[in-house]
Amino acid sequence: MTERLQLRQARRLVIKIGSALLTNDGRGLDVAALGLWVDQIAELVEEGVEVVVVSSGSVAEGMSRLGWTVRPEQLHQLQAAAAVGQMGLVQTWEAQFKRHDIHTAQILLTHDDLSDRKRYLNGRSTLRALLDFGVVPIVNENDTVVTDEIRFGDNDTLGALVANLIEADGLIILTDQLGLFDRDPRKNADARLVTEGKAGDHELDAMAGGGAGVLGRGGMLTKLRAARLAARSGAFTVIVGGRIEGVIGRLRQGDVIGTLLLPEQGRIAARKQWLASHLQTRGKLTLDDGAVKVVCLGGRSLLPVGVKGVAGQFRRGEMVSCIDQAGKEIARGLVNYDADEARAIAGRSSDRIVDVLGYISGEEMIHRDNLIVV
Ligand SMILES: Nc1ncnc2c1ncn2[C@@H]1O[C@H](COP(=O)(O)OP(=O)(O)O)[C@@H](O)[C@H]1O
Ligand SMILES: N[C@@H](CCC(=O)OP(=O)(O)O)C(=O)O
Repeated sequence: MTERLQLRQARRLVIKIGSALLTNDGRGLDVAALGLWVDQIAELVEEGVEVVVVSSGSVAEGMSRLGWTVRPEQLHQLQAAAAVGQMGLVQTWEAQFKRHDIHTAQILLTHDDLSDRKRYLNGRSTLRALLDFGVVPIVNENDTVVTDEIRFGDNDTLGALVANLIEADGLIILTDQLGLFDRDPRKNADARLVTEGKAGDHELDAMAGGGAGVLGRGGMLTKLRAARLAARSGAFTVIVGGRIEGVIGRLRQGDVIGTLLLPEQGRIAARKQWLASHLQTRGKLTLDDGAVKVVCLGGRSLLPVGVKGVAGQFRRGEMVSCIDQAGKEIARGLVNYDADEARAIAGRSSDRIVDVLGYISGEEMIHRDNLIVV
């Protein structure tokens, strides 16, 4: 199936691992299983793939540490358990990744953080910097200050928002079922696996059927919603059984396991729409007439040689506005270089970038996939 090639080509992935999978019967962490996923993620990292892990399990680990056998109903008790358990969760991830000499980082986020532009950009810069350093960020919801996730057991949404945040190629949701079935497989022995679908197809919702598990978990519905959110920035989603042996490696090889949910629009079109609606600009590049023409009419990348002026302070990966010499905005895009670097290479041919900066992070000032003509 050619669509599965996307998994082989992905350079940046979010891997979300749910409570149902991470915990031994809903109590404590399944350290052995976690170690096996780490081995597979380490292989990806060694291949140069950037990976962010969204890990649930803090409540279950906290309950185990506090010696609680019954999940409390009081939200503040769940929050307390999450705070205790988060320590164990990150310790376990860290210890497992250490076997591969890979550093991890703890990131606690809320949905509000991701809808506030300033926090969104701060979160994005931090995650990008961590990925640049080869670190694997371990994300969970900040359960001390919000209760959405522990109430609904839904870190799927957080996984999708992180995929949007870092513009991941894909979101892999590891869960306790082999994927999305046409009916809840816990209740229907003859339920059949859906191998592929469109993220925006609402008919799939009927299959997921509300499906919260006994622990009041999000079930498949939140995973479908997450796929829809991830598709906004052009990311595909795979819902797949985390206990399948070598699951991540097999997905990477293009094996048809789990449920692949594809964005409706092509990745680049979706990404451009997402970029257009969600980011504020941090600086301005003034283009010469030739660059204005190729960017506007030719749909080409913006090369440093066509940039006459650089204004503002921005970091690599941030949104800048492209203006013509009369000051009219003609395009916006995610710039490949920090402002000072952009100033140093503006007006120069791309084969001089290494001489000037000592390194190169792209021949383009803005790659055409990251450029929207306004
Ligand atoms: N159509 C379906 N296909 C697969 N699983 C389903 C379906 N409908 C409901 N479910 C339920 O969703 C559960 C997985 O969701 P959840 O318990 O929230 O897992 P996680 O903790 O991994 O997010 C499954 O165990 C299953 O009972
Ligand atoms: N943040 C909490 C709850 C998140 C949660 O359970 O989500 P999910 O993995 O979708 O079942 C935790 O880590 O336990």
